[in-house]
Amino acid sequence: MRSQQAAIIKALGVSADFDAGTEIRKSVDFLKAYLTKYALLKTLILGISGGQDSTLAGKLSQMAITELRTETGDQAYQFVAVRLPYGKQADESDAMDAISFIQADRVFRVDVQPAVDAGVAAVEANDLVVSDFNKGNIKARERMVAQYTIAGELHGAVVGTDHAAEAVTGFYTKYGDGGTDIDPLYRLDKRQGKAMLKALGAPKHLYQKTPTADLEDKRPALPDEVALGVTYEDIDNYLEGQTIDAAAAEKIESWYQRTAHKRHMPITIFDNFWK
Ligand SMILES: NC(=O)c1ccc[n+]([C@@H]2O[C@H](COP(=O)([O-])OP(=O)(O)OC[C@H]3O[C@@H](n4cnc5c(N)ncnc54)[C@H](O)[C@@H]3O)[C@@H](O)[C@H]2O)c1
Ligand SMILES: Nc1ncnc2c1ncn2[C@@H]1O[C@H](COP(=O)(O)O)[C@@H](O)[C@H]1O
Ligand SMILES: O=P(O)(O)OP(=O)(O)O
Ligand SMILES: [Mg+2]
Repeated sequence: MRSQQAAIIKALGVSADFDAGTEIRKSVDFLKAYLTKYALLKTLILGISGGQDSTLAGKLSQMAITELRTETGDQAYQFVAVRLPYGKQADESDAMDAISFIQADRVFRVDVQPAVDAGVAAVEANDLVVSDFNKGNIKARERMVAQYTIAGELHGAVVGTDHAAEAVTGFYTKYGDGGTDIDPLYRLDKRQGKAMLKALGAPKHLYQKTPTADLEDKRPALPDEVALGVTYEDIDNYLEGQTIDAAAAEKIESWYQRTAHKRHMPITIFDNFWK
């Protein structure tokens, strides 16, 4: 194994020894234990995009909430699925299929386009052009704002979909989709998440779908693998301790180093990780 590989695997908590049923139970029990400990938290809030990760995190969240409701008799426990399109979303039907599969207690819809466009226009009034890429990150941050607004009203915690295959490359927007309260998929790679969805009986088209952040206007549905320059197959093999092509391994390690700041709270004088 490469020298950095073992350290990265350890830091992200990945295990190649995987059983879908065991991991489903582990995530559900983790969510339940947290909500039980913080009794004022009654709801879980999550944006459902129509992609693999939010379908899985949404299903696990709904399972946790349903079990808590049954076990405690407290009807305040609710899962809230949030649709957060930027205007009209091309794969809207996938998002609705995901919500049907999850059987979400409540469904909210917030169009982030007016807020994103107003934010861009307000900054551009200062004679600064906001790139399409940067505007993509604003979409992710407006989604975060909407979810925290809902959580603030419903005694909720915002669920995140970050997992090891995303965390290793820092492939999320800082304080956007990276800004969450509780991440039940953390430790899993992409194929492990797929196996869990399969075990849960999810519609095939949702876990076989090409992963995309779908943030840019000019490159809609850009596959993550194109944006990253490395495949999830390579990332998963790397995280499971296998030997992969050296160029792909170097790319993964380069992403990991460049995005170290995203895997920490704001840097203070006491932090040493960057030195
Ligand atoms: N495929 C798409 O449609 C699409 C579009 C936009 C973004 N993305 C993805 O979303 C992710 C977010 O992009 P990003 O990483 O450019 O934006 P980001 O906002 O998540 O992170 C960049 C910001 O982090 C801070 N930062 C950068 N280096 C730092 C350092 N060394 N120490 C402390 N703070 C630092 C700065 O504030 C910078 O603006 C990327 O993985 C990107 O590829 C995808
Ligand atoms: N269009 C969307 N609607 C609701 N929630 C969304 C949408 N796009 C993204 N999200 C949320 O953000 C995370 C991260 O998405 P990536 O595809 O990994 O960039 C996703 O799991 C949703 O919770
Ligand atoms: O986060 P999601 O649900 O959009 O999944 P993917 O990353 O596969 O697009
Ligand atoms: Mg996506």
